[in-house]
Amino acid sequence: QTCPLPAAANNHKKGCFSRRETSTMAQPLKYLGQEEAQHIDEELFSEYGFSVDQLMELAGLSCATAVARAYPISSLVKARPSLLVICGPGNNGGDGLVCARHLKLFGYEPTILYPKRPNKPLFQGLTTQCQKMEIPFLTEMPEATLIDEAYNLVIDAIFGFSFKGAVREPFGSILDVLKKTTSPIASIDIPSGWDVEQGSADGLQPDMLVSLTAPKKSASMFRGRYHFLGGRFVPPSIERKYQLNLPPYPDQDCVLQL
Ligand SMILES: NC(=O)C1=CN([C@@H]2O[C@H](COP(=O)(O)OP(=O)(O)OC[C@H]3O[C@@H](n4cnc5c(N)ncnc54)[C@H](O)[C@@H]3O)[C@@H](O)[C@H]2O)[C@@H](O)CC1
Ligand SMILES: [K+]
Repeated sequence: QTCPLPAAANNHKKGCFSRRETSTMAQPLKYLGQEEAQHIDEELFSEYGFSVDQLMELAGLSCATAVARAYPISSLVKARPSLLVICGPGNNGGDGLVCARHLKLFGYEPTILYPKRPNKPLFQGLTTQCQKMEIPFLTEMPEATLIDEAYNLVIDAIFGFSFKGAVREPFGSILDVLKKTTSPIASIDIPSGWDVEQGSADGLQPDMLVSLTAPKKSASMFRGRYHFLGGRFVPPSIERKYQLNLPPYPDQDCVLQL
């Protein structure tokens, strides 16, 4: 019997394997360094013609989808499906705003804390969209005990792959509070405050991580229950160039549990 797969996929001596099986066996999923993640990002915009808001929408939608998979409304312990979404000053914060909007559409009740808002139309638009979706914005970070009482989950969209150095205020205090909370934390792309490559032994310990495009090196230190891959927008030539070895997403899904 001849193998129906192309020659490149039919290279295992024991027989005929699908692309999925060969790539899983031969080449593990790549964990990106900080510079590599930034190069891919720049290339997607400069050479591939994507716009930031386009990829941010897909990234935020995948985060909301992953949250809904891991924490379905029926599984939440509090009477209301309340979530706290904390957004930082860069594109990771933008992903958080998009994620909050989709979670509201999915039936959750997100509340947003967005203490440092960039003066750019993209972020102003995302903020307006959330306000028009009747998502409340907090003016200050609540105490840890209040967060534990009020919210089923905290979504950490503070810093992504451009984070560097010692944490500056107000985010240092916000992260200190988050370290004291017992509500589970879902981090977008990187657990905030972690070194993108080295992680952080005494940092946040999120219950969930949604790695966008490909996991970053620090994701190998993630010890929570749910690790998802999201951001299903990578063109094949980028995947080949950076040898990402992404596992195939199931069907039409925008997320994949790793
Ligand atoms: N190519 C991709 O994979 C995509 C990435 N996206 C998101 O974009 C993120 C990267 O966004 P950015 O490059 O804007 O960067 P970040 O959102 O990681 O953070 C940059 C911001 O944080 C501040 N900052 C950095 N270090 C700090 C410190 N020590 N203390 C206080 N503030 C600090 C910077 O001044 C800047 O305002 C990714 O992690 C991902 O979430 C998505 O939006 C779209 C697609
Ligand atoms: K984050």
